Amino acid sequence: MATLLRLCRVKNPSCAFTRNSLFSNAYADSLSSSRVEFVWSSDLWSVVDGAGRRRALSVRRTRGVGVRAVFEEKTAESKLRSEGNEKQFTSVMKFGGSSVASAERMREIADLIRSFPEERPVIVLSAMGKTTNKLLLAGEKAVSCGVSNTADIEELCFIKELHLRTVDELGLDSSVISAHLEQLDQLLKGIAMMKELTLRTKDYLVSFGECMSTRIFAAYLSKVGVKARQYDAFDIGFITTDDFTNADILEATYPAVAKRLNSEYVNDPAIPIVTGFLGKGWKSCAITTLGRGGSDLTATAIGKALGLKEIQVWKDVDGVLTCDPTIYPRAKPVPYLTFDEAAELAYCGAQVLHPQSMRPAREGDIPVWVKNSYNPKAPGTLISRARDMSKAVLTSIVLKRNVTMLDIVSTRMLGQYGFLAKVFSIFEDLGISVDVVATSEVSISLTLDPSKLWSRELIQQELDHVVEELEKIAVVNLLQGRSIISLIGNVQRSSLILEKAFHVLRTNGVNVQMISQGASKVNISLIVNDSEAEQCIRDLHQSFFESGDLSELVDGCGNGSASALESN
Ligand SMILES: Nc1ncnc2c1ncn2[C@@H]1O[C@H](COP(=O)(O)OP(=O)(O)O)[C@@H](O)[C@H]1O
Ligand SMILES: N[C@@H](CC(=O)OP(=O)(O)O)C(=O)O
Repeated sequence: MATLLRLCRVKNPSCAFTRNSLFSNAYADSLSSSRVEFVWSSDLWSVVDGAGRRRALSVRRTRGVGVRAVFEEKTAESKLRSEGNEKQFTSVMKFGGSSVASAERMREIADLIRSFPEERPVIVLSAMGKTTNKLLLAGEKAVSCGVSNTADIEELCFIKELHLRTVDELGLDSSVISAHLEQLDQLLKGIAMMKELTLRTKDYLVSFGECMSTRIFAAYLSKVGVKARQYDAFDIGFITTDDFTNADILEATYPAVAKRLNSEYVNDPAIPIVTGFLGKGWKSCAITTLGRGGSDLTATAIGKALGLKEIQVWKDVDGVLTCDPTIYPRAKPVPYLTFDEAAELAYCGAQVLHPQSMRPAREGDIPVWVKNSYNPKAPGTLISRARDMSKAVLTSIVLKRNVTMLDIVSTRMLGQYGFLAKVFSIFEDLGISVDVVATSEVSISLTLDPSKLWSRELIQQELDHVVEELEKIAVVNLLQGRSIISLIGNVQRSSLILEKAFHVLRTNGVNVQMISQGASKVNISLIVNDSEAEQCIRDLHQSFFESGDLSELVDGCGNGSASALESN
């Protein structure tokens, strides 16, 4: 039996809360779980049980979402469920767009899943190939093409043809996706009629990609004798903030998802095929997305929700590599990473993992394997809490292009306190995220992420406004067209890394314009001109991972994988 809990105002406990239906569901689903987070936008709230005892471990105000209450509630039911879970799912396997890009790829993925008969996985899929990009382009074209012309939008025709051909080649009935294709037609007409594409509509629009890929794949698995059940993440408890195109998963998601997947499996065992990337806004109840590449986060969230022993993300590369292979094809797989290193790598711009995806894995202490669906025999990368760092120097080099840099020099005299606080409060007020920072007593250099974690372009008008505000207290120099080169590794050896890096850069006549070593102890960032950055990456890679002087190649797990090591 679940314990009944109530969220109420601290100063007026008799005032029970009222919520919209989504919150109500989240609450109801959370009642018997072991860890629950409530979010409510009002003054001060508490979680109390029937006798009026306070049950929250912490209740605190959070920016943007109001009040957040976290508490532990161990009931017989939740214990039972987690015990039962061990017999249900063993792992989560996420396949990205490149892994499900065609009928042939879907067949191979089905074979791959069947090659692990001892596994009882939950499958997470992204949209087929480049479907998400094409849907966004179709939406943009619909804004200006006129209602009668939407059917001719090239990207829409491509998406329809791809999905119908895939269904046909897999021997399925087109009815598995026909309703979605019709709705997509209608939606594009609606966009054309309104002549606008809001962030909320964008999320609804791109959701068609994952909704269709999962339906096709679930139907195919069932056809080849593997019982599968399709789920839309927004219908099974993926509850998010209402930040369309870049939503955050809320804690209530975990118990809700676990309850839904477990209970249906117990009653009728079938492999769950879940849409990646999608959620449901807790206030709007509308479909949200978790930011580009968000299916990785869906997978790790399911891993945490179900307390699985392993999370697998299947890509088109042999794991996390020493640098982006599109910049330098001689990049090598990194055999081991910590959650911190992987998160830093993703934050710094490595496309291979979603920036938030390590959080649930770290919280649940669940190892994450990054594997290649085109080359399943390759060992891949194992990401876990800790690894042997005794010899590691550099792990990976990451590039983030098209960054804006600001040099801000105080107009006041030395020793003036509050300068940093004023500068950062301006960014906070304008809602702009700052990336890399270096300071002296009277000056600050910082970079602004152009995509603000992929959600919104930082447009010129906004930049002008930032500069205008900062110029009230400082002399400001705005420098565009810069790149951040992040050296991810063992910052305990920063002198060694810097000595080698600066040797390479000096030899190439590159002037580093700013340098920052984060508190995370896994990252050193260097700012250079965009035009020089790619060559720098190639030269740094050669020096750290391919030359025989200071570094040596090691075989971390008997596979020729790379890690730059300090020579003895
Ligand atoms: N350090 C890196 N290691 C591996 N891949 C990287 C790295 N940096 C960038 N990439 C790019 O990330 C791609 C894989 O990520 P992604 O496209 O999100 O895969 P999927 O869509 O299959 O999930 C690779 O094809 C590669 O081009
Ligand atoms: N389809 C979404 C979500 C995703 O995670 O895709 P992929 O796994 O292919 O990066 C996107 O393109 O952003």
